Amino acid sequence: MSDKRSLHPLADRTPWTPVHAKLHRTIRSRHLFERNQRLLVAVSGGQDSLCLIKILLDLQKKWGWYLSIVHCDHCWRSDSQANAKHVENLAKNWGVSFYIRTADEPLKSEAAARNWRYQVFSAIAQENQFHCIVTGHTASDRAETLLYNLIRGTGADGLQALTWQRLLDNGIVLIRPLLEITRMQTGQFCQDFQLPVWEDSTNQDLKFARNRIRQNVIPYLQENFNPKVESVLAQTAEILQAEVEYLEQAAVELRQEAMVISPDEAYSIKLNRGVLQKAPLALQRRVMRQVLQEIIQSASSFEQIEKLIALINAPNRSETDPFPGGAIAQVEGEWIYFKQL
Ligand SMILES: Nc1ncnc2c1ncn2[C@@H]1O[C@H](COP(=O)(O)OP(=O)(O)OP(=O)(O)O)[C@@H](O)[C@H]1O
Repeated sequence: MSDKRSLHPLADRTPWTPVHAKLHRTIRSRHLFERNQRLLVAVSGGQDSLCLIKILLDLQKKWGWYLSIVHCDHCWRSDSQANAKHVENLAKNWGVSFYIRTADEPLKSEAAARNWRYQVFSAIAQENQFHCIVTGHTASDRAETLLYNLIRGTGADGLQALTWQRLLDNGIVLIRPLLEITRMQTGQFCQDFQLPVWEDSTNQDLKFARNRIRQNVIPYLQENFNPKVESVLAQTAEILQAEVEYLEQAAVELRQEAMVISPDEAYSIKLNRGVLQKAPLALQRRVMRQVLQEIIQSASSFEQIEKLIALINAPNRSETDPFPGGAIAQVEGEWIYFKQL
């Protein structure tokens, strides 16, 4: 056990570690939770979510929270049932109510598993009046997501990588309180408190891109470039998050100024070129992306946005190729019209 711990009145006779202190500071300074809330904590059984639930349990009395645990059995590992039972036993020992859902059939991909998992969390939270769903994502997850998105090709929006809070469709908030704590710290914490971590064998499988980043890329960067690479990447994500929020809001305002919607006309959406010409390129691109998203109903590519940007200063009658779904954009004097072919 680390000698840094001491007793702290907040933790009600539980040893108080620097990780407790950091999380407690984060919760207060970022206003992540309020007193007396009902929190549904997603526990996989891995070191991050065990560290999370242990600290929340230690702080529970002081904050007056009602805590429950949810676990999803994706059925894609031979030990997934044993994993679920393990988490259930922990919940029982801690006297915490436990929700489990088992996939009807093994889910095909990581993405499918994640979608299903969030649907489950969301439905259970809604049915049982939880205010928030809490997950154990760490600074290390944030750094890996940022790197992964950077390599795949993404704008600043993809680099903000895992936000502290996300509002789900049904109005329930997803909260990630461990974003300033690294995996190394959660591992040490679990060792200190002898928390029985369930090792997920698929975490070692290098066929998953995320695992290659975690096992190969990050250690290489730590060794050859910066031992604190995880924390600095996580901080970059944090800075970008605020910048993206600011830019996106400015783009919404610019779009409102530039866009006219007239449902009765053949060209129902038009953008005023004069308004856009005065704006910086960063906002022009965001406006075009927002408009295109509405028109093609899916994420747009860099090339598609650049074609629209070119129209802001293009000669009269210039037009783009058709976008998916058949719409084109065409210049007519002061306006860019979006027209369905
Ligand atoms: N099977 C599970 N049951 C309950 N909670 C889970 C499960 N898997 C993951 N979680 C929750 O999600 C957090 C992140 O887990 P992990 O990093 O494995 O997921 P991810 O797929 O990379 O993240 P994301 O879900 O945001 O894409 C965990 O700390 C835990 O809170």
